[in-house]
Amino acid sequence: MASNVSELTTYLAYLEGEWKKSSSGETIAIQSPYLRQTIGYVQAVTQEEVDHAITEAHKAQKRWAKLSLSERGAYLEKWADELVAGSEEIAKTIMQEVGKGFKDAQKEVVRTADLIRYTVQDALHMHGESLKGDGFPGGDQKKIGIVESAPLGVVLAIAPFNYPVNLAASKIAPALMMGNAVIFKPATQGSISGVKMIEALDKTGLPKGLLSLTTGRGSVIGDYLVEHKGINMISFTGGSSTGRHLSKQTTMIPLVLELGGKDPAIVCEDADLDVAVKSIMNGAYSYSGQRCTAIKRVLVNDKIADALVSRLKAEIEKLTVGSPEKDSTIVPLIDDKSADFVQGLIDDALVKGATLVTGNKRKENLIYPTLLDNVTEDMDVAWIEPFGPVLPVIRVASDEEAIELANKSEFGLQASVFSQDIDRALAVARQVEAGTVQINGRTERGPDHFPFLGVKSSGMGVQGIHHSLLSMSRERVTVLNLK
Ligand SMILES: NC(=O)c1ccc[n+]([C@@H]2O[C@H](COP(=O)([O-])OP(=O)(O)OC[C@H]3O[C@@H](n4cnc5c(N)ncnc54)[C@H](O)[C@@H]3O)[C@@H](O)[C@H]2O)c1
Repeated sequence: MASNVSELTTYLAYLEGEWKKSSSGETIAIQSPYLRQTIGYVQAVTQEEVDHAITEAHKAQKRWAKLSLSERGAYLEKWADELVAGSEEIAKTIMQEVGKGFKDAQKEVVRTADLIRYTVQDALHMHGESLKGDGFPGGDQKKIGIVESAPLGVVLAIAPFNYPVNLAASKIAPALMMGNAVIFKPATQGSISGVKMIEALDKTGLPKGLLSLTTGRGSVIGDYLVEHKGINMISFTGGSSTGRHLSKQTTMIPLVLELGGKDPAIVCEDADLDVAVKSIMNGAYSYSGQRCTAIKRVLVNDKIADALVSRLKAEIEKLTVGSPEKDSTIVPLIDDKSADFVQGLIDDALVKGATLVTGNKRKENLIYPTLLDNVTEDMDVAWIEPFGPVLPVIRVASDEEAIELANKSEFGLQASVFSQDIDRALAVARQVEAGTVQINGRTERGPDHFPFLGVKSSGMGVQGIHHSLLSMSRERVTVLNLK
């Protein structure tokens, strides 16, 4: 999958169902992390264009909500088909724009089509309920409550760079299915992928105005969108500091936040090391660790720590390092700033006495896979999310110490527990403060119909197909008072 970026395209914004140049006359250059050059330009949308898009979205939403679930679902099914048909081109864009291996990028597109189809089916099978008035002391049989779901209005979907298609569609599809309109704000690096996925949606003949794609400078439209009175719900995935900022900017609207993590792998002394090593390797290093649910620290029992570390070292040294075009596991990080940040965490740990097992090599924004042993609590890498291929190993004396360290983190997205004693694993899992704990497996978001949530600084609210549908709708209660 070789790249040819000799012809640079200026992509248009999708505003009120039309592909348009922004009146700002400005564009934003999109840099490829591994080609280290501009691969295209996107529109810098203005605040006035945001206002107009939101006004039109409200009008379109009222008409859209009147369509039947099956009618709405038909558009989304067609979107899934278009994504699969265009998967090669979209995957190539993801690869170039965010530096993800081509095969993984293509998997992301196909997984997204599956997610959209499942979203349609789940919504079709959601039922309301009726309540009997006499179910409460003194209640009247003639009172019957009908509980249905109703849309919220205009949903603002904000996606991060690392899964630019999947984490956008996992907001857009449930929002549309429940009868909402959508304003979609992609990450800057991720905007061209966003354009491509919305081109696929546009091909379905989606009613004009129902969805607008607002690419632009965070400083000009970020807060403006978030604080806009016309936005009725925000679904955000991104970093914890951005998420915290958003939660301060908004008032009285539902907010779902999926944020950063510092997922621990707790390796008990009776763990099956084959399983633990395989899971930690996949969990920590795929896409250079640029995954919210990457394993970001290992808490291993002293008794097996030497064995685990030497096996991890052997596996790390087999990892492919280089270009996403060659499907390397380790690829250049999203930008130089991110690589500097990861390097800073490695340097801090080494100065404070961590043992370098392997790695700590760098070429521009390509950081080689790094394993640090004997990491202690005074080191930043013990607590901070690197979003890069560096894994700290912290040795512990007991399960209790592992649980204490796991819970000392400000984050609580996922965790893994490795033990061959299921009672022990379950006992540990139930004490870890995280949205999801994986027993004898790697931390990961999928399958997409499982609830997905972070606690503490890792998020607010729940995603996963069914829960996303619920979060993008509200109850509408109608009470029949019979004669
Ligand atoms: N929990 C999850 O589901 C999940 C999934 C993927 C990524 N993440 C997290 O995302 C982070 C990496 O992604 P990123 O670097 O794109 O995150 P980021 O927080 O920098 O950006 C996320 C999105 O927010 C937008 N944004 C930034 N400032 C804004 C503002 N003031 N108003 C409105 N929008 C604004 C960005 O343009 C982007 O679209 C990591 O911390 C990772 O753990 C979490």
